[in-house]
Amino acid sequence: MKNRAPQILIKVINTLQQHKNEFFEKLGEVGTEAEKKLLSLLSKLLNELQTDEPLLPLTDNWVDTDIWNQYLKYHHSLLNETNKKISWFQSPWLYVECYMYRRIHEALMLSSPISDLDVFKEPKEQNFLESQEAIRILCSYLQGLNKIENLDENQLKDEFFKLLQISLWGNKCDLSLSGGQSSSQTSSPLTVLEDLKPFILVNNMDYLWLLLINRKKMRQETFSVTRVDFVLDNAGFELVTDLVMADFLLASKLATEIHFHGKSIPWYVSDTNKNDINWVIEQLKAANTKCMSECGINWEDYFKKHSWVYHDHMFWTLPYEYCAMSQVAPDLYAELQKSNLILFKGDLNYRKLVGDRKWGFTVPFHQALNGFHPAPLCSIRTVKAEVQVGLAPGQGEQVAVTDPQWMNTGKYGIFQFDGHFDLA
Ligand SMILES: O=P(O)(O)OC[C@@]1(O)O[C@H](CO)[C@@H](O)[C@@H]1O
Ligand SMILES: [Mn+2]
Repeated sequence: MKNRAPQILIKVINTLQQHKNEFFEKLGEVGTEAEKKLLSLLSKLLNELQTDEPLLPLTDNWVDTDIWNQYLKYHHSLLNETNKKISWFQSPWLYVECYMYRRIHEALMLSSPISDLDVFKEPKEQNFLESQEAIRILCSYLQGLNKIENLDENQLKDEFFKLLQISLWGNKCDLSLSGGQSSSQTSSPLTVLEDLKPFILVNNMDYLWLLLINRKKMRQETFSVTRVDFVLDNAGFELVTDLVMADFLLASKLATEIHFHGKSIPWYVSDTNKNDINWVIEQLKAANTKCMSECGINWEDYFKKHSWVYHDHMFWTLPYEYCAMSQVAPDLYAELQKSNLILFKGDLNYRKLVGDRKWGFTVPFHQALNGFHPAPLCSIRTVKAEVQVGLAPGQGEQVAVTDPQWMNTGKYGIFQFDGHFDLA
């Protein structure tokens, strides 16, 4: 919070100042006034953060304002020592970090008529544009797999594992770890996979394969659909790796419908909103490389035909751990229960799956989920925060010896599965 969060806010403030004229050009004097208001609210926020002021209740009037304010009250009620306060550097990291992004949203809500502005649009788009070559390679690889029905089961499994790993390492490209600085994919995402294998600390890819291939085999007799849900993380390169995976799942008939869950407000700099998906699809459609434009056309079509479905829910931008979902957002929990497999992308999702706690490395994942079991699920995450469960005895300690920073860099990854094989 001391280092990265102020950098992120300062970058937003600078970008707004650089684009000053555009607000006037679009909206005249009203635009200039709204931009000034937004800048003053963000500068105030930066000051509160840097001086470790107490967290304040929200004053906007959005769908979740009351929930956030109740959450703050709840944290107050937990304090029984009078010398403590709910503040930026003294309260749980997961909470205050989410709160910062919600305060950015509040600043926007209070700066009508520019409330819809996505202050992170530019770095997200830059991430995509800088990763163009890697994206071209991926799209071309996917198009090359178009004779998927001719692959035997082992070949299909190899391709499935390859695309899963691409989606895992795509999670290295997030813009909050880098303080909002560029973090794109510049090398070929395919050739690096073998070299990266030793860095996968938990590898439950086999479970995912067994679950999906068994369902596919039994679908004719027992099941009519296989639904896979992606709880998305970052836009730009990571999003493309997820969409490529989703395309492959449909084409190989390992799944019959895909549901994506994104954020409804700008979040953790690079997290995906609906607009980001639309923008990526438009960029691909307009590309002058055939493999890319075909991906764009196909993906738009999947959404139109509802074999791909996009959802957002305010729960994803609340500070709650996922074990609270069934209480706080029973509608979302019920939606996820319809899934046959939920893939949780990224580090923030992992922090919310297991909670901001000092878990021992060998605590079973199932236990750390603390009752959150809407359907079989898997975390696909590069490790960037100091929380990790489900390791073999001694494994975490051993990695720490060779690489003391191992939990903060995104160099290591996991496929961590929880669930049973519902084949009856
Ligand atoms: O969820 P993501 O995109 O994989 O990662 C988000 C993230 O970089 O944001 C925070 C930065 O402070 C870290 O907790 C976390 O690692
Ligand atoms: Mn993210």
